[in-house]
Amino acid sequence: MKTRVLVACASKYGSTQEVAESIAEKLSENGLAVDLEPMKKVKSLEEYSAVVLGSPLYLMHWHKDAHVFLSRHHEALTKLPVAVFALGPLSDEEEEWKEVRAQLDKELAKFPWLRPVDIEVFGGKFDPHNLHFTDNLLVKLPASPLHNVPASDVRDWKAIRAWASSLATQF
Ligand SMILES: Cc1cc2nc3c(=O)[nH]c(=O)nc-3n(C[C@H](O)[C@H](O)[C@H](O)COP(=O)(O)O)c2cc1C
Repeated sequence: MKTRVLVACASKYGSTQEVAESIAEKLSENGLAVDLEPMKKVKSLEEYSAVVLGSPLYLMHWHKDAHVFLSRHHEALTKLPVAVFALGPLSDEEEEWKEVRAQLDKELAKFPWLRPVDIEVFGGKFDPHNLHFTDNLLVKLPASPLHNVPASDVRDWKAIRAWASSLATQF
């Protein structure tokens, strides 16, 4: 039977959604049948043989949809190969990347039954001029780590596509 992969993502401003689209496209190019869905729309994992989960980090936590998804599909996910990616770092600074990976590992530790076949962090996208009301208030606080941080988009499309190709060989 042909491998059917679900790429499920959570996204507030669309940057993780775009990464998920690129991963889905690459998996498809590698000969896999792929569905791309927002996590909150997924009702069942019955027809899938592998899952890719992508979520941004906000305030050191996964998007809430990722928590809901993992709790809702706990049983099915223990029987499938699952790859996980998170978006977060907004610069090329090594320290920031290490910190974001630690944030992701802490979130994953809340789901000890989940044994991802692969875990990856990708750079994120940030636009201080296009934030929802509460995020806008947050980043305006002088104590916020995002206070006065300029707009950036450090998504590395080459690395994203390479990761997707490596998953295709694992699924
Ligand atoms: C209010 C706010 C808080 C954020 N907090 C974190 C964080 O704690 N850790 C992190 O790695 N990235 C953080 N980010 C960066 C986002 O993860 C990044 O912008 C990501 O690309 C957003 O994904 P989305 O466009 O799919 O929502 C934050 C961004 C905003 C706007």
